[in-house]
Amino acid sequence: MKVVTSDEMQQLDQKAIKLGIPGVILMENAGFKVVESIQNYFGGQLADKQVTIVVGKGNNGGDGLVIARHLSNSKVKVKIFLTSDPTEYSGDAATNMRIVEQMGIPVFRLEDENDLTRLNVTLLYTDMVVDAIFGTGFRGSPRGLTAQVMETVNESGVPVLAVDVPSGLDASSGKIKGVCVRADITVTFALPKLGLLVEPGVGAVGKLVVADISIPQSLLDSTGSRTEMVDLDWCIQAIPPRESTGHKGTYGHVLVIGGSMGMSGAPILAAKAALKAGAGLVTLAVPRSIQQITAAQITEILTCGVAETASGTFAAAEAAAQLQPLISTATAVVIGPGMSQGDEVGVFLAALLPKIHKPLVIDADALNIIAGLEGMRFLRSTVLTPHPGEMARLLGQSVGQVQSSRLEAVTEAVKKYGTTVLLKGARSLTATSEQFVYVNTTGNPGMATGGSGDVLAGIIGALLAQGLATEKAAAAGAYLHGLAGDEAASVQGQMGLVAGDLPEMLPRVLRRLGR
Ligand SMILES: NC(=O)C1=CN([C@@H]2O[C@H](COP(=O)(O)OP(=O)(O)OC[C@H]3O[C@@H](n4cnc5c(N)ncnc54)[C@H](O)[C@@H]3O)[C@@H](O)[C@H]2O)[C@@H](O)CC1
Ligand SMILES: [K+]
Repeated sequence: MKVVTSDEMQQLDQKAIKLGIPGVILMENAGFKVVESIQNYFGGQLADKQVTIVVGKGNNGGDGLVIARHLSNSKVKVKIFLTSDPTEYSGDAATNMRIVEQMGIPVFRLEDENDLTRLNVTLLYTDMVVDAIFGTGFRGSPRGLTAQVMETVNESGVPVLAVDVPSGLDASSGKIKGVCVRADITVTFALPKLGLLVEPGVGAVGKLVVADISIPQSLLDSTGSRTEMVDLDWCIQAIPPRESTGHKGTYGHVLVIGGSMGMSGAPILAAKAALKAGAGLVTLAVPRSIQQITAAQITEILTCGVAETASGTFAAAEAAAQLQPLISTATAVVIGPGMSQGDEVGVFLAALLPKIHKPLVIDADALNIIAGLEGMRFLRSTVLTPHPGEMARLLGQSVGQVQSSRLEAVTEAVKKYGTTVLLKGARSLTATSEQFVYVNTTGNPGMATGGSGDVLAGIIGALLAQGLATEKAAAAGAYLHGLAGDEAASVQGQMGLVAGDLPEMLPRVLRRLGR
């Protein structure tokens, strides 16, 4: 599903209106879809619920007024609080204001601080607040009484449903300047807005529902947006079904290069994940002294012990030379998990990387090493998979800087390294040198556990080995990885989730895709 900015969405609204769908119908559909979500929230029982709707003067407020009408028809006790004078309403919002007034739904104008008391008292008896103050037309920061109204809503503890966008959030960038409504549910219209998916905005959204308001699909497809929200359908398109005549050679050979004394688990997790994500063959190359342990862990993989240093890490030139034949028979390579970062590992990596001309995933310690090397550029068939800490080292920034501007960080890394980069974390972002961005929506906090990233690297390696282009392998890999985590969490909860659970869940997840 495409992801749009406020301007792109407003253009789509205008195109739909030009096509002959009146704005007031789009508004009606929008309001109706929100009412559906409210009904679901209350388990189908709307009668006698108390809903407070806070309404701004734009079309987002107009949606709020439509919601008020339909809820009132369903015997909900509705109260409307306006942040602007009724005379300021225009167009479709004004039309709905007249209807609401004629229907006799209580409307209260918030004019000064004393009126906040009235809102506060109402909220004591409210089952849900509907936030219809600002939508995609919002710019800058909320001020004065409106900002206070938003704070009052946040402090009330009442569940909040945001109409289209939580008010105060810049729907294009996800930036929050000042106060922002904290929603439990956001029902956004037609297409997801970028600001709802990236930090810090994503934290204010709650559960995201994307509602069809009857803008024709052909129009939605015509948007020039290069940002995509990865969902199940997208993955089904990206990952081809297995051919009836396929054999293990058809699905590629993944070579995982990693591990060091005391860190044999990471490459094992990557190798297991590669197998479970459908690679035909997996070979694991590790420093010699941990070969035995790794071989004992998975029966289906080939292992290779490589020259090592006294401390059990890859031994510079000798190890790089030994790996050459394995690289030439591999279809895709994953390098980094558990490799550690000594000086000699750095020399090893610097010698090896320029010789890998296969689709490649660079992860974990390998990323920390390349962060210290000057002028590194990679082939387009390479995927870098940093977590925020690794990204901070790659860009010479703090983790805080990366996390506050994740989109900017991932696109900067693409420019710096010339290839596809996947920034991990809640809502992983994959960016490409063609300026496409893929936003992931699967996964849960239970996956913040050691080894989780190694599993992701293995999955991406397997998808590359099966012939997916880097951006599809990275974005679909992040989706499958998150879905495996969601599956694991639904079985056993989030707290006890460990990385080893994730590869085990992959076959079920792939089955959901019909694979
Ligand atoms: N035809 C359409 O365009 C449709 C629009 N829809 C709704 O309309 C919304 C967009 O409507 P609008 O473009 O009217 O914009 P909004 O309703 O988001 O609000 C814009 C209003 O707030 C004011 N404003 C902006 N930033 C402000 C700030 N920092 N402080 C104080 N006031 C500020 C603007 O001057 C304007 O009056 C969407 O989010 C969606 O909810 C839906 O009804 C579907 C159809
Ligand atoms: K809103």
